[in-house]
Amino acid sequence: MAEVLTAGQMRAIEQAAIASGSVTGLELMERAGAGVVAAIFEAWPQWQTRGTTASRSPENSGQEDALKAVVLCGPGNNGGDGFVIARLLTQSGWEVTVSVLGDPDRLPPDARTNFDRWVELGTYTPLTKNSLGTVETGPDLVVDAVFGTGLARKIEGDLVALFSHLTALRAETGVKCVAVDIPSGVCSDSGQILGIAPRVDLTVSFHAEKLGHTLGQVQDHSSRVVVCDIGLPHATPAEARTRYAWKTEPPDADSLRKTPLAQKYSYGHVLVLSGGCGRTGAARLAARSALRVGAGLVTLGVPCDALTEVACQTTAVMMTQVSDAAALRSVLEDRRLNTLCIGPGLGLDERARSLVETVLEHRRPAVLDADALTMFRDDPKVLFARLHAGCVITPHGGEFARLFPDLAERLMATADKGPAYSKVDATRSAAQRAGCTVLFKGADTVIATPDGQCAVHVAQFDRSAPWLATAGSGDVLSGLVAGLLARGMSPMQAAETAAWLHVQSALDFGPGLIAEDLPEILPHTLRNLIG
Ligand SMILES: NC(=O)C1=CN([C@@H]2O[C@H](COP(=O)(O)OP(=O)(O)OC[C@H]3O[C@@H](n4cnc5c(N)ncnc54)[C@H](OP(=O)(O)O)[C@@H]3O)[C@@H](O)[C@H]2O)[C@@H](O)CC1
Ligand SMILES: [K+]
Repeated sequence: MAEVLTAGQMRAIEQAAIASGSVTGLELMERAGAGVVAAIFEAWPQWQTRGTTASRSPENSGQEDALKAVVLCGPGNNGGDGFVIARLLTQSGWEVTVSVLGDPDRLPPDARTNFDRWVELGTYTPLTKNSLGTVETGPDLVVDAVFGTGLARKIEGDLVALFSHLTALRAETGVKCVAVDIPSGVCSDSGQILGIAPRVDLTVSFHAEKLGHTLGQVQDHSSRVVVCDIGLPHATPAEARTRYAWKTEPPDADSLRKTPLAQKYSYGHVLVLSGGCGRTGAARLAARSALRVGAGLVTLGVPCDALTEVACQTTAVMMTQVSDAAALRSVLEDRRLNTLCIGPGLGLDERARSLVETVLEHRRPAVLDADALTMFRDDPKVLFARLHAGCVITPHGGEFARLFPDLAERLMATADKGPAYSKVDATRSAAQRAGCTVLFKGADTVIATPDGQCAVHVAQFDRSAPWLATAGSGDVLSGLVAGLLARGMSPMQAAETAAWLHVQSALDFGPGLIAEDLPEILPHTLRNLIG
């Protein structure tokens, strides 16, 4: 399980290791700088051979120009990493130019030590908006070591021009840009851009990803993020679960397998409540997805006027008439209906409201989405009072804002101070308030439980699934969560597994995806996972 940290958590881990005497800050900085250089050579292996001292030996002199790097160093320890990188690149035969922001006499001790080591090897200039423009011939590499986890406020002044220049230079000349820890200007706790951040090819972070690498539009600022080990102890899975947020990983295949001797009731029975005539598609999508992900049985609860419409379009999914709350109570006398799914295409009328209230009265595992959330926009507290620990709510941004307007407002506000309020903060607060698991959808889906557990599912970089932004895709996700709850997963496990399968199915299908394709490609996705 890979923990994802805030700046404060990272600092605490470093401090604890230093306090234990197992490592010094200077050693950590050396490992960090060496890790960045190793990652650079791994990303661009052609530089490893060209950059060696051997290639600059007299026999080879004149054959190749030296590789050129510009290292932009900030006033803190991120800058300290930059001095290490400058030294190591120079020792590998690179021609390195260093620019320093602020007065070197005010650098923190470890950064100052590495500054002193650098000035034994090379020169430096004060960092200004022209720090890239003064480079006589174009560099091969620019290292952004201006700010890391200590970014405290908005980027202003000369740095705005410098970072714009860096992004433009990269686009124009193809110069490679590498960010140390995080592109300067990206808040490591929230992924928010405090003013401006340069666009880089590679980000090399240390020990573990920070939340800022997983939240927001991180791929707009960095083409790749790698994490380099600097010898700090990792959390056990139990510690990661209770102390930190973690990154959703592929589900355990065993959790999705079926056993040979089981029968259909071993895998639960989902009831999906549908809206009226002409609006049954969303519930049908959810129902089919619940069945595909392995619920033993799935029944659609349909009002009288929509019975024919649904009957014409379902086969394995069953159907029963649920015109009102009384009918629902009677259907729920069957205790084998162990999971309920309500909201997709449900409508906002009185029937819909009374069905949601009846679902929550019965306190069975339940997924609430779409209209089942929107109908409480004027009185979310009424919903929160009825939700229970067996529920999962799956809002998108708009639905989240209807239920939690104050949290959404904080989240949407333009941040000018770090660490900024994050989607993890908002989802954790929402889960506490709602008293149930909240799956807050997006390219960065955040899932939190009322007791503070929190997972981030990142659909960016190689898991970027833009075709998933299509009508009905959310209904499929609700059905997946419901099917997995019916199979006996906890709300958190069901939500995480569903989020992963949802994106993986979209990736397996590829371009042209529409929501109906998701349950149909799911067997392929499951086969790849289960074998
Ligand atoms: N600790 C360790 O052992 C290890 C740490 N490591 C490395 O250290 C990094 C964290 O170092 P850090 O805590 O010194 O913070 P960092 O990001 O350098 O910035 C702080 C400085 O920036 C300034 N400043 C902030 N925002 C600003 C703005 N908008 N505009 C202008 N100035 C601004 C701020 O000023 P202040 O707020 O104090 O006035 C302060 O001077 C981490 O990302 C990793 O790379 C690795 O070596 C592994 C071992
Ligand atoms: K940086």
